[in-house]
Amino acid sequence: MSLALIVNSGSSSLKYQLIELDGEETLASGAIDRIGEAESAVVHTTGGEKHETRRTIADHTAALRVLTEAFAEYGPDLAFSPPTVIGHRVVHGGSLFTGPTLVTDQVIADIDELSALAPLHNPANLAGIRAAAAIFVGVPQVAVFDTAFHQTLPPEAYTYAIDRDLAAKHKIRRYGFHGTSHKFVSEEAAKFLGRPLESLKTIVLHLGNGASVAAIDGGRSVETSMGLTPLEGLVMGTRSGDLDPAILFHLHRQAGLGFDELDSLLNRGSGMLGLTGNGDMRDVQNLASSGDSDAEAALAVWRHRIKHYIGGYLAQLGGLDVLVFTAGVGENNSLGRRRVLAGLEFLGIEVDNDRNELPSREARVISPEGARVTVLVIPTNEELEIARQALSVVSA
Ligand SMILES: Nc1ncnc2c1ncn2[C@@H]1O[C@H](COP(=O)(O)OP(=O)(O)O)[C@@H](O)[C@H]1O
Ligand SMILES: CC(=O)OP(=O)(O)O
Ligand SMILES: [Mg+2]
Repeated sequence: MSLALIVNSGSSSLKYQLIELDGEETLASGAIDRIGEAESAVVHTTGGEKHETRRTIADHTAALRVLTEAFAEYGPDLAFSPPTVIGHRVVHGGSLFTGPTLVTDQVIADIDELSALAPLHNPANLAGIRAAAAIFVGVPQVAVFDTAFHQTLPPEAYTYAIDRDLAAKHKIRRYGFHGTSHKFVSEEAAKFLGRPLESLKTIVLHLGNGASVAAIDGGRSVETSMGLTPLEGLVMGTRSGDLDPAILFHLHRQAGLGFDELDSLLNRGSGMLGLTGNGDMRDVQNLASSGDSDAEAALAVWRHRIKHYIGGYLAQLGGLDVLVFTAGVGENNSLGRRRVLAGLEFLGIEVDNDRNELPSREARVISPEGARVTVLVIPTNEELEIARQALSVVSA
């Protein structure tokens, strides 16, 4: 039996799955939130049972230890059947990493160097890798990069119009993120429809806490909304997405904000949180439904930005076969889906209200029969995609 332990370290959380690779069956999954705060919830699910505990977890090294304790206590017993491979989500791989990579000391050093481009994410990913190496001695570890799938972007899509020598020196270009999800979901869409991936023009809307859009032509990413860092593009939970860069100069000069404050403002204090005081889409949606006009106005900004990208990517792709909603908001917020696509009927993009409202965790079509563009909801599974890619490295 081949087992993959998948570790997805976020800036303040750690999600994991133990996957049996032959049947692609999840044997256990878990999540540890609020790392570094006073109290974390540790949820470990196995055999249909959910075990929840609360404790203080200082950092990702401690979180990895808690993960092994959860397996020891609730199973499956990793001491008895250790993982064959450990797969890690790594957010920023720069231009260095175009595919899944066996972790070596050099790879660790390279990920470390890329931390400057993803300060919220890469240090957490590295802490997970180091802690796993110390606990699971001798088990091969594979890094799977969010940026890798977008390395196919053409130069006109990844180039920022700034001084080219300065850009080259500091590696400034669009990298794009959530690539593991965009790849998984676009491939699932083709499988679900029984059509060859090579023939499809697809737009994927990954709408989670972080959110991004990708235009995928025949299975290759050709454009995406996140840039040098995961800050650009859509309005997110706490991130602003696109803005005029001159806003930064203005706030620096007029409001006296320093660069660290501006960084924190745009990454942690903007988006839905900045607009409504609440960064969680469920809360914003509930506020809007109860008549809160700020929440309703913020949702209008959120939808407006998504529409802007759908239109742009339709033009870049020169047509569209499939549009997919995925991730926490995309999979669960039926009202948001309907309102994002309202008014796009003239492009052949339509939503069938009954199909859209059907509560389901499965991949499904939400456009009406015979619509020119097939609109889908497909649950993402970054962990399964990481497991597949990790296996491809160790069995090569
Ligand atoms: N039923 C729902 N309606 C609206 N938003 C939802 C629903 N369920 C989850 N979400 C939202 O999904 C977001 C989290 O998405 P997720 O993909 O898990 O994010 P991440 O992986 O970036 O942490 C949160 O904003 C949460 O409120
Ligand atoms: C890259 C990124 O934004 O990731 P997340 O959505 O997990 O924050
Ligand atoms: Mg996510």
